[in-house]
Amino acid sequence: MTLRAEGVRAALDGTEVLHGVDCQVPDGGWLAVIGPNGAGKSTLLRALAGLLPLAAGRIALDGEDPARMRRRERARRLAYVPQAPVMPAELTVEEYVLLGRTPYLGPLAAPGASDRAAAGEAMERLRLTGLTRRRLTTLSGGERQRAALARALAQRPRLLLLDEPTSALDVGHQQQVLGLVDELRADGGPAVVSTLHDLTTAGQYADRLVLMAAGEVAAEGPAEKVLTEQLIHRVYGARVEVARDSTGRPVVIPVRAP
Ligand SMILES: Nc1ncnc2c1ncn2[C@@H]1O[C@H](COP(=O)(O)OP(=O)(O)OP(=O)(O)O)[C@@H](O)[C@H]1O
Repeated sequence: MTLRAEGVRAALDGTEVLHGVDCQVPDGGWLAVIGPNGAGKSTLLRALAGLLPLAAGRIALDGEDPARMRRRERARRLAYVPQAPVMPAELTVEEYVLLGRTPYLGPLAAPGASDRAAAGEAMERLRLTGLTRRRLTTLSGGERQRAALARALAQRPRLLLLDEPTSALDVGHQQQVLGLVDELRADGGPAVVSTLHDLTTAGQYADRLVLMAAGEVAAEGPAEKVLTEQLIHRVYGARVEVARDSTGRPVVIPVRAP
């Protein structure tokens, strides 16, 4: 699966928010969308998911515009996990994760053995097996976030669009979830586009970064090129030092003004 967006312009309630954004993700790639609050990251993700009409430009998923796909067809190709997914309160974790199989079910058909297996595998990968019968309302924020991701994985998409997938997770679960996503995509699983606020994390998991500012792309490329003190200062107005971890990847350290 390859994703290509060119010259994407989009408005929300009449206000243009994306002013001509280009980005692409090759088969098996991971693109992290970073940028300050309000830069347009979530809006770009929704556009890539085919959920937002474009004022100009084009988005192609293996050559096809996701906005023109039938819902069911789109849900077989891509899974989109918004920052705050709507979760029907009365459902158990297992019932909710099984909803990820809906695009594969015939009309009125109940999930079959292969659907249960896909949902079971996704719950296992996200370490939710002890929670399968719990109602969604009883979950902690982080457990809910993992349930949303499990539902997306049960969909077996070719493209995974994740809006701040680890915002509610502690550092251990962050590494576990991002490591899992990375394993899946390296293993012939979905290509990934994720927004991430944590710049170090973005650079450690994604192979390319797109830095957005005020609805435009301010920089694009591998972490070493995008995560520089000058760029981060210019775009975020933040003082940072960029160090290297033992593998040579950039580590962004916010520093207090003297
Ligand atoms: N309905 C709307 N009408 C006009 N402007 C909107 C509307 N919804 C959002 N916006 C604006 O669009 C811009 C982009 O919002 P978006 O949610 O894509 O930003 P973001 O980069 O994901 O931000 P954050 O990091 O805070 O989540 C923001 O300035 C926001 O205020």
